[in-house]
Amino acid sequence: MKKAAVVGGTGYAALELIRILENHPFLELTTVISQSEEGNDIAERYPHLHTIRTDSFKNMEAAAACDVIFLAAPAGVASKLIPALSASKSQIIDLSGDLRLEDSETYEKWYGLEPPDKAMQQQAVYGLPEVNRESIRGAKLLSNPGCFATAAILGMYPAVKQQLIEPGTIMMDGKTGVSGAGRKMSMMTHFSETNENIKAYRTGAHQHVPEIEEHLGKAAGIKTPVYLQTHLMPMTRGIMVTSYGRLACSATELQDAYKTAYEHEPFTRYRISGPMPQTKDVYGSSYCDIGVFADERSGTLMTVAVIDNLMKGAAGQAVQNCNIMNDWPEHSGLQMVPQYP
Ligand SMILES: NC(=O)C1=CN([C@@H]2O[C@H](COP(=O)(O)OP(=O)(O)OC[C@H]3O[C@@H](n4cnc5c(N)ncnc54)[C@H](OP(=O)(O)O)[C@@H]3O)[C@@H](O)[C@H]2O)C=CC1
Ligand SMILES: CC(=O)N[C@@H](CCC(=O)OP(=O)(O)O)C(=O)O
Repeated sequence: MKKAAVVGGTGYAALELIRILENHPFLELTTVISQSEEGNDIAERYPHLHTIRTDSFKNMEAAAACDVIFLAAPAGVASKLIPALSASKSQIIDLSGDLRLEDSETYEKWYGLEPPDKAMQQQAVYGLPEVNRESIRGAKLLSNPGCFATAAILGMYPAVKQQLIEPGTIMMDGKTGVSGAGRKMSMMTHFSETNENIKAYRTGAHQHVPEIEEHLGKAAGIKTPVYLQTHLMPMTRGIMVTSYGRLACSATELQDAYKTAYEHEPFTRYRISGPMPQTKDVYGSSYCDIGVFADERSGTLMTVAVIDNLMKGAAGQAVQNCNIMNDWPEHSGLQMVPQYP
């Protein structure tokens, strides 16, 4: 067994990591780190972990003794923790947006934060297995993708890679549950603001746009601008990204592209018939379900991609990446069936 630490222990992504790692065959979660709850009992703070965790929250120094460190801290905080850990032999998996983008200026513009050290940014391997599995193997510092970015990229990747849509015609409509905003209180997410309400937010300014453009652009081999509008939905978990583009092929060619890309993927499931995916199809699991529709009448490609933001969008994908980094079966610890209804 390798020893694992989770940093940002009181947050939602960390709690999801704890849930997964309790059943991981090759990783033992020895250390849960919290700056706000250091020394306090984990189960007292989170009674759903009663009898499951009998230890207390630790401080950052305890992380260095672990083989794998999952950073589930906010952007701007996570990358500042890495230099002190770099001397250890630990593998580091960062769930924040700090190391996802190749270019510092782009990070500064979209995240509104001071960019992390350039060398660190270049050392980090972006971890979206369906797109760059080979470069994840053996990575020491891994940057976990954004939740909207995961659904957005996976939904359009086969079509973009095979150049089956006209460049520059992609529009995306993203919807998320409130747990995407984390556990902290905010005016945006409190009950009476979200219940029985849908709101569009961060118009023209969502931080996942450059991440989506970077990876779809690499797949296409040309600059691939996208428009993404995100919406907050009155639900706890789940992301749906509906993407549209102008079709440049037949429906059959399109279906073949999705089959080629995903038929052997352990967590990405595609459909070319039947009902479009819904967020409940993946709730509590690490699947990404994608529905593909080619409307030859209007020349439109439409895909619907759904994930659980805390699983394939965060903790599940982080563990999938960790499994690849360590050459373990990719589904280790992640074989939960989606919870339905
Ligand atoms: N929620 C989601 O769906 C997704 C989240 N992510 C990313 O994962 C990371 C964790 O997200 P999530 O768990 O949702 O966020 P939360 O706000 O729920 O938790 C973040 C935790 O980070 C710790 N922390 C450390 N330093 C600070 C600081 N200076 N200010 C505030 N908190 C701090 C806190 O834990 P403590 O006090 O215990 O140390 C806090 O609980 C973020 O980078 C987020 O962007 C990525 C994809 C999806
Ligand atoms: C509802 C809500 O606010 N969701 C977040 C989800 C993004 C996320 O968690 O990813 P990062 O790691 O890039 O922050 C958002 O739209 O920014």
